[in-house]
Amino acid sequence: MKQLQVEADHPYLVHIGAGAFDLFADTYRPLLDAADQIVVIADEKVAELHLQYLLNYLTDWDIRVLTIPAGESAKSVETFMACHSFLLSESCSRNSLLLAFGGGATGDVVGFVASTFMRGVPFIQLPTTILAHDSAVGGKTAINHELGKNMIGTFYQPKAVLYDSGLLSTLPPGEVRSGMAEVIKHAFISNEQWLSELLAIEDFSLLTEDQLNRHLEKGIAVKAAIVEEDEFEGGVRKYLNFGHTLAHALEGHLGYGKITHGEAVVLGMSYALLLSEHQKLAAFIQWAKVNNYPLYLLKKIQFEALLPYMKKDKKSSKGELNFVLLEQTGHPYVDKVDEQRAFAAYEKLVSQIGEVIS
Ligand SMILES: O=C(O)C(=O)C[C@@H](O)[C@H](O)[C@H](O)COP(=O)(O)O
Repeated sequence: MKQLQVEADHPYLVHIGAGAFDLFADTYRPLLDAADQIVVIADEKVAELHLQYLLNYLTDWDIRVLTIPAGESAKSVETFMACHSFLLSESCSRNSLLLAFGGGATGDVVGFVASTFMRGVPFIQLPTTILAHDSAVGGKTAINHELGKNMIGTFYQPKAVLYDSGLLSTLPPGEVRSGMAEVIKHAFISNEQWLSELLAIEDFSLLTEDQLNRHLEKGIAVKAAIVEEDEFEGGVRKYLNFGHTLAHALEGHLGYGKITHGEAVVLGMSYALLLSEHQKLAAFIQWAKVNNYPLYLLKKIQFEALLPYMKKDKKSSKGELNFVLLEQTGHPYVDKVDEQRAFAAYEKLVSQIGEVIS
């Protein structure tokens, strides 16, 4: 098993590998013993498949379990309040411990609940998707607002991340596709050679467990280094938002959960690559096509429908459009793009995509 330290608000470890849950009874026993209540909040699909597996590692403690909707629809005020109601009804206190068991959306909403319940209780991230190699690390928590994605949230670091990669084998292809988007994002902002390796993948199902784990470890290392430098996103942390200005607009416009986050990020990265005049754009569109990302959506959605969401992006102020662009692979920067240029680039991308997928 691999482990990586994240030096944020408090230092914590990300443990990656099959058997990560063994650490409950070992390294994390004091944390669990100190809790007056331990509550697992699990995505309902993950609970169906893996809850018993998790509980088998927790037999030394009395565990409460709450299931919440699977996917992006969990990032709502309703689910947030349902979690608080459950914690109150179970007489939880500031000494209680939450375990967030699921993908990125579960980690985001449970993290937000942990940061607000009685003004903050400890929590551990137990990610179950590839996408969550990104979202479970770094302490961004959030729920969505109809006017924008992740608009209500906090920076709140977990006590640990136990990433049992054995659970990834049950992921459906759409979830793998979504997760690999954040992996390739980490490569774009950090490393040309790694990027070329990823761009050569034509079928994610052919990745061995070892290969996948290696990509996840690299992604987590890139993320951890950036978070350590800029936990609260005053500067370099914005680079982790590569592809996200357009992605969040697509998710908001289509309705949360109608497109997976990773699929939206792939479309967003293709747009950012065009704005960057990056030489890998054509190769990236081809990669997205063979790996079945929904490029066709850009042909169906007008720029004007996305514009209001992009203007509200968290990197922007005064309604300006801000994007993470690449001078070259591994050299991101944030830049303001005027509306005319943004529109022209969108039209150009749609036409370029049209030629590839027609
Ligand atoms: O950790 C970060 O910082 C990121 O931007 C990582 C993103 O991949 C992730 O989707 C994040 O939740 C987006 O945050 P937001 O602040 O743009 O809503």
